[in-house]
Amino acid sequence: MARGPASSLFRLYASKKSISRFRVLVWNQYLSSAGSYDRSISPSFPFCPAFDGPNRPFSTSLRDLVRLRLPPQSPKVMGSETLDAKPFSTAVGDEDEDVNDNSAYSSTMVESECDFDADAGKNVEFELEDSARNLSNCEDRDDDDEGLICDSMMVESENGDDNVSSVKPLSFVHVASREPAELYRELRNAEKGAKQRRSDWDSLQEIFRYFGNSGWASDQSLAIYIGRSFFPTAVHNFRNFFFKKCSADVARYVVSLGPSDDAVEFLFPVFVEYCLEEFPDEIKRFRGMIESADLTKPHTWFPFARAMKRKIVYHCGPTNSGKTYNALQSFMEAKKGIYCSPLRLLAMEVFDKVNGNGVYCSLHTGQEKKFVPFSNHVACTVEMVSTDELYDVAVIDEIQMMADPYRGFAWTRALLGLKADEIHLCGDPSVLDIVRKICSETGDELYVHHYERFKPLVVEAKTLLGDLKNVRSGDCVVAFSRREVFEVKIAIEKHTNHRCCVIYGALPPETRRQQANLFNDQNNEYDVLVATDAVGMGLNLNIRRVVFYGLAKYNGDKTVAVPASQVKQIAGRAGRRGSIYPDGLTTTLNLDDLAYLIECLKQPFDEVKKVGLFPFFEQVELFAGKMPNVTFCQLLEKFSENCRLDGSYFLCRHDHIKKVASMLQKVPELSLEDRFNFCFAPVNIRDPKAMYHLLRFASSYSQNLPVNIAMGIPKGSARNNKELLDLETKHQVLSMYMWLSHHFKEETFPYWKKAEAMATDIAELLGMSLANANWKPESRAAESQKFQQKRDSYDRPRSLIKVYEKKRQDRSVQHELSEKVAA
Ligand SMILES: Nc1ncnc2c1ncn2[C@@H]1O[C@H](COP(=O)(O)OP(=O)(O)OP(=O)(O)O)[C@@H](O)[C@H]1O
Repeated sequence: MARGPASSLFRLYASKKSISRFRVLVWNQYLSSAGSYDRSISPSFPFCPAFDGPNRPFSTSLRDLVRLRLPPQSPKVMGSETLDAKPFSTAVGDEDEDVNDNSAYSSTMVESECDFDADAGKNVEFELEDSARNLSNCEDRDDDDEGLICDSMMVESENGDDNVSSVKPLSFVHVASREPAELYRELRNAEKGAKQRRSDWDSLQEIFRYFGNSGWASDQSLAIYIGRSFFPTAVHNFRNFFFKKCSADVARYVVSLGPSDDAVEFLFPVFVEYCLEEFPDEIKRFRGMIESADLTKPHTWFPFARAMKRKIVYHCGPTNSGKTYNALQSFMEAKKGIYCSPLRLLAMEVFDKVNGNGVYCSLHTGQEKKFVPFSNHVACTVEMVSTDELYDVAVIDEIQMMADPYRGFAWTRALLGLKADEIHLCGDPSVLDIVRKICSETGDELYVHHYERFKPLVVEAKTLLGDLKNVRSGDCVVAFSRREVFEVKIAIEKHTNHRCCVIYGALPPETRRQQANLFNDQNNEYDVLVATDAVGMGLNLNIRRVVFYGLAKYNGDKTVAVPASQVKQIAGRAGRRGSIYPDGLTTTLNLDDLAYLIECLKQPFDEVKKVGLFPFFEQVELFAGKMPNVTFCQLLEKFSENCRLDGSYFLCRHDHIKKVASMLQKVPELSLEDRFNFCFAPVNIRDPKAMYHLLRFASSYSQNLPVNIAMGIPKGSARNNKELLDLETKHQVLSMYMWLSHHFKEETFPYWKKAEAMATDIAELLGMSLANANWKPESRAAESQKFQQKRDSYDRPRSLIKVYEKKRQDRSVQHELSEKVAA
């Protein structure tokens, strides 16, 4: 992968042998190519997440001569009229720069350009204030830091008149034009620093404080492996060193710059020299840590896949356009194939469908391994993909999920690592460009097939006019919370003759399928589906019309408008080729939401700039070797702080993993690998019961005891919301047990068969419970209270559009007013 100039800077800085000038040259090169700091560059240079400091380099090339002037406003240092300030570095590449642009300084600069000698600056005379200065009494100062400095540094009093020989005008090589390495050597070799006036001393204090707070300096320091946590200590020591050793001319120059970005830029290269010499161990340690957290060039992690010339076929289009159908044709025709699904449910669907077509196919998900004898095909969830096996054809469904903040890494891994001659990607166009980029890195051939919906999706402008009585047979009403799903179901069943099936995320795949089948079957009374966004993927449904109950959802923090891509995906479920409703319709419950729905459907797919990555266990293990004595949770935090990524990748969010990791701190006996695996177990971190069971499983495991399920199953279906929730939790715990049994040695989780049977029973009970569910989810007092609190802050926006329009109107009124005022 092409890396920006910043990363070459990184490499150069990494070597202590590189001489300062060379480094400065590279830096200048980087800047001249960038023009100025470009925030968009920073992602490719992970150590510089944002250049929020000075917008100049620390090194001055010829183009920067202008900036090396002594500030004319400075009363303390007055430069001679023909100030030939020279940079301390010469960037040959900058010779073409048009320095005459700056009229105020053009004449001096033209001259300095002609006379420029890289190795020596010109003498510059400065007039210094002529009053004699006295040493101040250090004991006057009550500040601790200052006291520390007073030990090593002479302070002149502003108005004192004795103790100090009067300072004579100095004639010196201009400080700004000196090589940082040379300047540093001079400071280091000085026996002691010059006496300073109190005001200068105060200014220097301020300047170093400014330096220590500079995000820019802290970011740049990472390039020499001075970590963010060590940076303040390094600055503190550097400051003490500077005060101890600094000569009068250097101090004056720094003071003349004041607490400013200019001062930071000037001091930074000297600071670099100081750090390289003073902190070799710290640098080595941090460097080792950084190198072990290197997630750059992920395509090189799969050398076998790289040795192949793979053909990538991108089936690109909206929902219900035949992408998966076509990819599956190639899959079934292959001698050996793998289908990678985003959901267990979809893997099961494909497993059934492919076997139904007479092609033996096994099923492999986190929770189950169904091996079909003689099968050369496998349908799996994307996390379970094997990058060791060789395949003729692989299908990766919903490829746009590469950009998913939590799970994206699984798709990225599958795309980069699959050893298949032909890989079919199915998805919307949002990741097409980034896939193209990845293919250019991997050397794979990319073919793109574009698709259109079989039948266009039609928006019904009438809406349901806010009344659920207008629901019709074949409708799928989409709400964005489990509570709303039940509210809608109860309302429809109470006020109409329709019966509702329900689908939401917490239901096991088996139950979702059972509900989908109930809905698809035309020979029963269940003709309406009420679902959350879980309906967007993986189910073959006969939906005539998708009705949005609302278009806002609570994201755990606040209520937000449902993103356009999600609205499109869900609305696209309406109408399906081969079903009884081939034409798709969509609308909203309330007229107010209609405009937002139309706006979403019209919006093109956003182009994804980055896709997810997450380290393998081996990478985390390597990193752990550099970070002894930290908890696993801290280890993950440190890893995400320090990992390096190329510009096309982001580190997937792992808050849920950290939450599990911090709970598992209670089980100290777990090895790092076991801990890592336990953290990936599918658990709802907001469900304390499920978390409790995970902790119990982990502690039994750590004691080498066979892990018990230790859970009973209710005899009948749920009679209220509490019992329904209990069934859902129980199924999740069993599913977790099954997952663990497939990820750890089988003998440690010996009851997986029992767990499987129990899970099947519970899924059935859940199906029966849902068929009869006519209770309000609010029946549980505590739950109702919780929801009430949420409700206060969570008012389902009846009209997002109205809100927008009102804002727009307000703005235009304001605009008119301001125009009137201006007139
Ligand atoms: N050539 C075809 N012949 C018969 N049926 C087809 C054909 N292409 C697609 N279908 C049917 O159309 C429906 C939608 O196709 P498919 O699932 O491949 O669409 P998709 O673009 O992958 O949509 P989604 O992303 O929603 O899965 C399926 O039921 C599929 O069986």
